[in-house]
Amino acid sequence: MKKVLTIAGSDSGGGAGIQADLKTMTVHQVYGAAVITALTAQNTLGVQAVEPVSKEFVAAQLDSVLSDINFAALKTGMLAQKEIVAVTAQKIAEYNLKNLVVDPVMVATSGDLLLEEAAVQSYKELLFPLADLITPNLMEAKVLAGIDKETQVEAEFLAKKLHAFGSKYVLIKGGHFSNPAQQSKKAVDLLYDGSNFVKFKADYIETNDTHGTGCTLSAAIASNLALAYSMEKAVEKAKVYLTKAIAAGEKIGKGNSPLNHIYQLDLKKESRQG
Ligand SMILES: Nc1ncnc2c1ncn2[C@@H]1O[C@H](COP(=O)(O)OP(=O)(O)O)[C@@H](O)[C@H]1O
Ligand SMILES: Cc1ncc(COP(=O)(O)O)c(N)n1
Repeated sequence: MKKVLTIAGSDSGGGAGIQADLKTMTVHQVYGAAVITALTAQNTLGVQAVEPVSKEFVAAQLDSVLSDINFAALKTGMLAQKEIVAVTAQKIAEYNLKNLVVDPVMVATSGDLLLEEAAVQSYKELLFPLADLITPNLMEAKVLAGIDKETQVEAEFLAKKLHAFGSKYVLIKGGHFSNPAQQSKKAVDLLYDGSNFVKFKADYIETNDTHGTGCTLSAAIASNLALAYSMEKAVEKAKVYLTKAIAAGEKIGKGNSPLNHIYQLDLKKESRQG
């Protein structure tokens, strides 16, 4: 079995962070391990508190798993602080890890801040040069490119700017656009490898129940890379997985419900009820 590592924060509500990553990996039939960078007291309504893990303890977890298990791919999610970004980059380089997907998590869907501002520079200098893929959403891409959040810019422009920080690929997520001819909205992600652009389009689902979409997408891409798919195929398959998991969502909690990973499993209906 292929092994995949997530280095990310814990979402006590189970919808995002390492919980979403491990569910996604399991459904992809890869073995998931998790190094926790921060605890969040979180539910579907928002993030009530954050407790970052010390950089020494993040390093200890990384040494434990990396000295023992051979990972075919890995992803980073919420890294919370610049010291955690730095130690993560240091260990990834030290152990010469391949197939790295960096999801530069800054803000939760609920609007709560998950990364200190001082860490943005560390991402660009230390982690992006090691990454096969970085997966910012539009807002994160603007922050990383040093562009005001209110400024309208093309995803292509952002992709080029971010590619200069040294990752092999950049995926700008979540440009939503309407196609007047078809009266349908599409959720579009743009992949750039330094010379070519590829667009991944899926139906935009009218819902606020999208807690964990970014985590799920990057975990699915890392799983697909571990399974030896090309980057393009890994993103394409991950997008299909994600869209189905949003569409199959059930109401969980009082706020923005998480995605449904279980529907993908071929289980008897009885075992899913209740
Ligand atoms: N309502 C939706 N319907 C379909 N796809 C969506 C929807 N919302 C987000 N996505 C997709 O989920 C992924 C994560 O995008 P986004 O929500 O922008 O990132 P993040 O979770 O990091 O903020 C992208 O592939 C995006 O196109
Ligand atoms: C621990 C943790 N990590 C990441 C996210 C972002 O999740 P989303 O995909 O909803 O933006 C989150 N809410 N909590």
